[in-house]
Amino acid sequence: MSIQIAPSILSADFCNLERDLKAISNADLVHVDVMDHHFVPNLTLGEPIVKRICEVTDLPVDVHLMIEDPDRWAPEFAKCGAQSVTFHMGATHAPVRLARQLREMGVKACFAVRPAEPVEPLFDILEEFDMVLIMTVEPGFGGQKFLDNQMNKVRRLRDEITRRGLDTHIQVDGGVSPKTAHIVAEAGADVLVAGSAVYGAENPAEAIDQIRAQAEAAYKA
Ligand SMILES: O=C(CO)[C@H](O)[C@H](O)COP(=O)(O)O
Ligand SMILES: [Fe+2]
Repeated sequence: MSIQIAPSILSADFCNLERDLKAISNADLVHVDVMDHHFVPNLTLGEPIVKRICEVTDLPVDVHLMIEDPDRWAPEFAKCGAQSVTFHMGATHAPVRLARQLREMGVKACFAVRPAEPVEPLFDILEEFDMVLIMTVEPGFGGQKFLDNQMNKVRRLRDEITRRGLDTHIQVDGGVSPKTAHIVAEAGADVLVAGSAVYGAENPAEAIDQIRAQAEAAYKA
């Protein structure tokens, strides 16, 4: 598996989204954070904007749902043209049914766990998912400090994936930058989300290259 960099447009300029999507053309994915003022104390965007992002960008779109009732809403985001849809395990009622529904729609199914949520209870349903997102901040806002105490969780998940010969991706999200990229990659994460480190940089494309270089040097494929 190779490293993938997914800039989060949470830190982009929402009045200049098309320009800011072009600025990250050397990335692998566009990460779109959907927040609903209920699951997290922030509100971002919904289906009409996700649909336009999918139409405008050449990159695959990775939707991160931080919303209540993903069982009801995740398929609507899949219809927008996303490549992958991630929902929070703590918000869903029937994760296996939802994952199967997303895959039947041709979309990669992914689940996320918050920093205080364990991943081990979910090992039995790993095959149902294409990617697991280990949050490295409490979800809700960009620009928070990276939680390195999540790295043992990433390591245990990587060991389990390797032991069973699965090809599940491990994504990390929150506080990822050129300074922390080697830490997450060394632990076994292969999809790195970065918002403020990319869009807060003078040159977003250079920041992506730096994060990628640091991660690739540390990742044991
Ligand atoms: O899901 C998120 C927050 O809940 C964002 O994707 C994440 O915070 C990215 O921002 P940054 O890289 O600035 O931490
Ligand atoms: Fe996110």
